[in-house]
Amino acid sequence: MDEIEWKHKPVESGYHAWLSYNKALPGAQLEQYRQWGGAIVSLEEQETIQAAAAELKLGLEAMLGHSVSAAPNQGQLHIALGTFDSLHVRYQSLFSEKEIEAAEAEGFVIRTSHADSCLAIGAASPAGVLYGVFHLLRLIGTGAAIDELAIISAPVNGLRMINHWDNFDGSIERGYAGNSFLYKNNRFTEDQERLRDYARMMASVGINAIAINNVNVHQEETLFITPTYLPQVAKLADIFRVYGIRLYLSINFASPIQIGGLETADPLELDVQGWWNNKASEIYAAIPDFGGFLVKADSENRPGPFTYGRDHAEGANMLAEALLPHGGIVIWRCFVYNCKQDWRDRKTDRARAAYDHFKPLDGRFNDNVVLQIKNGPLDFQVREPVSPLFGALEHTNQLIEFQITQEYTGQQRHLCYLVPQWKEILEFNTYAEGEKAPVKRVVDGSLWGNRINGMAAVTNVGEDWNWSGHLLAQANLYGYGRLAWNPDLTAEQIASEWIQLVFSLDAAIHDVISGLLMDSWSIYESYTAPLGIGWMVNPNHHYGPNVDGYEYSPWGTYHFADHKGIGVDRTVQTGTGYSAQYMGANAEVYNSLEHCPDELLLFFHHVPYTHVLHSGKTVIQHIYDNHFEGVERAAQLLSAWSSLQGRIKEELYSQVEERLREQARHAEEWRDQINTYFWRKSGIEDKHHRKIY
Ligand SMILES: CO[C@H]1[C@H](O)[C@@H](O)[C@H](O)O[C@@H]1C(=O)O
Repeated sequence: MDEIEWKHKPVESGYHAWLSYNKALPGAQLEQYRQWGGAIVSLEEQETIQAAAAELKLGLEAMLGHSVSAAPNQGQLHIALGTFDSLHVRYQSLFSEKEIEAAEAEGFVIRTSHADSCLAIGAASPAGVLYGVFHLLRLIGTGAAIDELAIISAPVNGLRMINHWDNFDGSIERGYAGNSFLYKNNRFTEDQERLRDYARMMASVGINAIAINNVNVHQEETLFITPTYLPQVAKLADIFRVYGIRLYLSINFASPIQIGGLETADPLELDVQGWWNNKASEIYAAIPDFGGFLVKADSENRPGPFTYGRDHAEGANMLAEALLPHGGIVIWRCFVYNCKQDWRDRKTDRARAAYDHFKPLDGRFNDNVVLQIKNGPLDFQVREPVSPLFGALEHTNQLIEFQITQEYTGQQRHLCYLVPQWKEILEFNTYAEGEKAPVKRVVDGSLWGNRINGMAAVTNVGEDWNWSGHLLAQANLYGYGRLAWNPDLTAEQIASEWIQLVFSLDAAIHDVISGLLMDSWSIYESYTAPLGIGWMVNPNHHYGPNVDGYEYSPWGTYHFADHKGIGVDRTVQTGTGYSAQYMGANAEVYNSLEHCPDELLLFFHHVPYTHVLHSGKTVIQHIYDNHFEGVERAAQLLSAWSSLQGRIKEELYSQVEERLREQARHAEEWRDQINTYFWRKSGIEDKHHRKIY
């Protein structure tokens, strides 16, 4: 079977996303919304506030089906929006000092004041006003009551960032929603409308930073920081700026050689430093609020400071100094490991690499450097432990990196709602400061008071009209933004919002879709690689089963299955010692065969197939059972979805049905390859005598 034969099919039925406003609101609420939403008062000229007012008008008119005026009649209920200072002139006692303080720099207050006949959205900054407007539109779109509102909301994370892995030729590394809408054939796309819609969508979930090019910076993209392309990058930044988003660029560490005519990129060379200083000035002349550089160095064959015998603090700090006078930052990725290892070498453990490289550098990075750490030690597998770097870097700014695009989780052909996974990671206790040090508090900077903090994620969007290829994968994009704003929202809440905004307020429809989303991660996990071992995918494109696909490869991704057992021994006593990178109880639990949680057993231990799990099953029987069940559950996703035929728009129905059908079929392929492989290796029969080939 050709694994990549199932080609991407663009959906061309018009945008369909949470700002499409194309569903009917129920009559009861509609009356209330129409009373408040007949007029908007917005008195500021500032472009973001103007955009916020335009957004409110657009949303209200679309959802309420009436026209909205800019000047309320005497005593008419209306919505007022603006910065606290400007609103204060007209409505003296609307917001208390306490509320204003709680909204912080980027947050907002929404309050209904019957005395003023006004529903007011106030904020300290224009971006805060915009976020407040989007919040009100979300309340209306999800059918909430609005006549007694008193909401204060401020983002928990400082940076709420999107990383594009888009290439200038229009392709997207690990993109599954068609080609890039940023570039085509080494040109910036001209579709301003789409770019603006994208910025609106991102702002509506609180995104405030976007890196526009792949971290693997190729020849042509290296020129983005030169006069050849800077004017066009600046145009994109102009669009983003209106929506409170700062633009970042991935840069090539070898730029001084490749485009600067120097013979070295050694960060300690004065010429190199001078080159970057000038470069930074040039960039800021074109883009005054440029965010900074995102850097993948010494990783998967990218250039970096190691070439010159320098470490990553020296590399990052050199760039940071160039950006400092302009207020820019360096986002330095920790995805650094040996991708040319020998599979015969049992000592080198890729999982150890990020910690081994970066832990010794804690405290050595400049104040405007932030490390970007993948959520796990390997690479966005459906299940892996949390990166032990979280909690280990007490004196360093850090961001967590998630992957919205489903490289290893079904590539948007399979459904996998990732918010539950991200939640689990964010809640994981690092034990860095005793019991109360979950990853989310490391990431939001509150544990150690980091100035730069937050989240980044590799996006899943492309030129598909539904943005994400699989329409239901859009929930991951929406969910990422919402979670970055407030990690305490539940996965269910986020799913509900998205479903209500995109599909319907009908409870029965909602429950079907919510059920699909909430079950999907566990279903995908059950028919793919078992018990935390990961990989078992086809090399390169990473789609579909291939148990030994990475077994003898230089990428350091092994399962070590033989006729007796499977798993990677990462214990301190007999293995690679990786378990000791964790703190407190985590180190003990993972190191212990007895206490290690089932779902990560094979990540930490090599065990016989007859090893009995906490669940009471042997490892081999668990593999068989889970794979048979996984296929049944994947088929149930399809049948549950089928119950919606005729109840939601046909074009939405059919695009999802097509993907769920592919998933159900492909889950069988996974089941059969995995089960057959382990049956042949172990010679142990399935207790229930089901068909194994
Ligand atoms: C951008 O390169 C990606 C690469 O495609 C992906 O397969 C790898 O796992 O991760 C890399 C990274 O995160 O840098």
